[in-house]
Amino acid sequence: MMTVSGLEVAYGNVVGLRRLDLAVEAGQVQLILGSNGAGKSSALGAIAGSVRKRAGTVHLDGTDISRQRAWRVAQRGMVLVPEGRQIIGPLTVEENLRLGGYANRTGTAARILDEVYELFPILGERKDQAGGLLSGGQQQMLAFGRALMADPKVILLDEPSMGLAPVMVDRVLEAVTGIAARGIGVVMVEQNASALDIADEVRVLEQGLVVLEGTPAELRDDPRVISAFLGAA
Ligand SMILES: Nc1ncnc2c1ncn2[C@@H]1O[C@H](COP(=O)(O)OP(=O)(O)OP(=O)(O)O)[C@@H](O)[C@H]1O
Repeated sequence: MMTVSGLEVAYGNVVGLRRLDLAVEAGQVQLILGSNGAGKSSALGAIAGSVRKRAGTVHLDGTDISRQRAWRVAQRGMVLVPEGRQIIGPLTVEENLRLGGYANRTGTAARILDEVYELFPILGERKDQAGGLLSGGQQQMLAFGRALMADPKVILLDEPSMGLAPVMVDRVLEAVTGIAARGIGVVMVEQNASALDIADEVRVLEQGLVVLEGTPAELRDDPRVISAFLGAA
């Protein structure tokens, strides 16, 4: 459904990403694990059209969207949930959700709003409260809900577990599984190895380069993954 080939990002002389190849199908979770500065945000930004590509192409349902800007890419059905969630604090929960609906080109925003409240009941309970008053985990749900409002085919998630307590990380990962279960393709970048539990395929990124690739089961036992992400040698 969405394919990335030979994607590269550079900031002057600094290489952010080298030759990334990736494909995601409906209902799949593709995980990119990497530590700080590995190139995760560069990868997602370049896929979404908000970071300039030095090389490479991105196709969505067979259409080359490599040169389209982020807003247009969102309208075509690929939405980025940025690092740090980017909730508009003074706006209510529902207003934040409705902002996501501006990219909806399928006339489904009203129906999806109801579905988002079913998927994340806490958002319905707090729909008239300021988004900034939600906890970190709830704000992440709100960021997911806002992305869903566009009726996307693909969602790109930049470190959704960041800054959350372990119990909240589990809930956020469950929510990601729920998003994929709607038939949406998910590309998620993470530093948290718990994300292995819900992924279909994993790539490990180091200094902009994919150094390992496989299923979660294969990678969980790899010494390099264990030392870098599971905290033991
Ligand atoms: N705007 C920029 N200008 C210069 N260098 C940048 C810029 N953005 C990122 N970089 C560099 O590109 C490399 C990859 O950064 P990127 O933010 O993609 O990594 P990341 O894996 O998302 O890191 P983090 O987990 O800290 O967000 C790093 O070396 C970083 O310093």
